[in-house]
Amino acid sequence: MAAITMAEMWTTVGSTIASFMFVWTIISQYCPYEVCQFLEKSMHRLMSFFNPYIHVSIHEFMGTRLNRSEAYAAVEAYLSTNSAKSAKRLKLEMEKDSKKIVLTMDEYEKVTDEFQGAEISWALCTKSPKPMGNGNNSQPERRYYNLTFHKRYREMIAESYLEHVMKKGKEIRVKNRQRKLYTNGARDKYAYPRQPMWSDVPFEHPARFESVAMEAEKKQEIIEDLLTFSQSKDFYARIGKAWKRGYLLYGPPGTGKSTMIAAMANLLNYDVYDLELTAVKDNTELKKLLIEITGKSIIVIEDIDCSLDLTGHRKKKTDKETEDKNEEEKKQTNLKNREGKGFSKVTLSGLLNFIDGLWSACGGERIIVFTTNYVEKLDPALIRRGRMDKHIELSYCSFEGFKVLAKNYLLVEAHPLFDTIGRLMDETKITPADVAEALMRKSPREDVEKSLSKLIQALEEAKKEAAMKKAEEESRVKAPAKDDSLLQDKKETEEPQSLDDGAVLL
Ligand SMILES: Nc1ncnc2c1ncn2[C@@H]1O[C@H](COP(=O)(O)OP(=O)(O)OP(=O)(O)O)[C@@H](O)[C@H]1O
Ligand SMILES: [Mg+2]
Repeated sequence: MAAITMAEMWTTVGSTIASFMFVWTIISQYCPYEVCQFLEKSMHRLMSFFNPYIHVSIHEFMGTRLNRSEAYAAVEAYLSTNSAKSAKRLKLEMEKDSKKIVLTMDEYEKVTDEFQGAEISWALCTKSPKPMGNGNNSQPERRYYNLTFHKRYREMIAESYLEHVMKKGKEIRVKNRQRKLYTNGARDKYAYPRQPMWSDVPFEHPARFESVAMEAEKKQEIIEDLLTFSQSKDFYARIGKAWKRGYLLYGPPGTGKSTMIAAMANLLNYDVYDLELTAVKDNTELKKLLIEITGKSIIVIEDIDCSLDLTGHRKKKTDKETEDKNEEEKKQTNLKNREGKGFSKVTLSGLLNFIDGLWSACGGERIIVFTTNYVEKLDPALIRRGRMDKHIELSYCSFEGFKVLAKNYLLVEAHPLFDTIGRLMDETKITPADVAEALMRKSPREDVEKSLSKLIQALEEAKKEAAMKKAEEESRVKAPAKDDSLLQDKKETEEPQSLDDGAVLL
């Protein structure tokens, strides 16, 4: 009896809904758009009077269809993890600039979320656009997320849940995005329509800190410094400092400066802006470039010592020789600039402003990296703490560094030849680039022993070369000394003569 009653009840409910839908379809087909809207709104008002649930909608586009709402994108990313688990109809999407495919819930699907004991439900809805005057309705439907929760959670949702969704969603988006390597050197300034200040390619450098050859302690210190910086938004705001940090990487060629920049970008998930200073016309253009740099980025100026003549005006001219040398260097730099992308008028003060002037605070979360082979050539103002906060020296390969490379290249952590290599490394200098080259397999048949022997050979050659250089240097130093002693002998033989002369005179 009860079962029949239930069946009857469901039939009644079903037929009521069906007739309501039928009436609504008739109304929406024959009534003018404005009347439908009015009826819909009135129905909403009536229902919300009895309904204890609150609805929040987040639209995909606000106003124009040009800019997708950041909030909508964040919700979409946030829900992608949830929807993949619980929604039954999913959509596979690959956003522009995203390196991953994302599964999001399809239209009219619902997923639930839980936060601080509250049950929250999300649905993806669509809305037909207002028809055009001529009855033509070519505009696509507008999508929006509908968030529903009980009114007793109103405060908690407004104060913490929405912030949590935005934060997590943005984090997922940052993680999924295709990072970019930007350059200002490839722009055709005379092209029409005007090209953007920066051109980009996907950033796909595979360098990681684990594969950088350097002392473990030093490496750990750099990693911690970078991670602390990236998590210190509130700290920088509290101390009233722009959220940026400067790193100066210096050392001989082939010691891993560029590799480290790539490892930094991969660790922090940042974009890289490779700034070619010689291609920047003047300080104004430098400022324009700065404005277009987004947050979460590393701005790199490689070989800063030979980018521009940034030191010339400040150096004291001590003697004729240094003056001539400076002049020669200046000429070389100017020549390079002209040969390159035009004669740059960027000045030292322009660059200092770029690093920490008022404009440098736009965007936030930026790291500026300078690299150089000759740190002593740089103007002290350019690299003082506060501008270049951390100075990192990348030097010749240590035995510890070699072990990192051996583990990477040959997958070995110990070998009888390691002792010989360690001894030779104490006796001579070799760059990590040279070690890496020696350890590189030249054929699939090459085994560990052969690669290590190649390295021993390279080390012995480097040792021999260093000894020859030293001997040459010593003979050069000795030669003038020998000349001096000859002069001295001559003087000594001449002096008694003058004395004699004097004696004669007296
Ligand atoms: N510390 C290192 N750890 C791991 N690999 C390294 C290291 N240094 C150099 N290498 C290897 O040597 C190659 C050249 O290194 P990199 O370009 O980073 O040197 P650099 O210091 O930037 O040189 P330059 O001053 O000439 O620009 C890299 O591709 C990498 O394979
Ligand atoms: Mg380099």
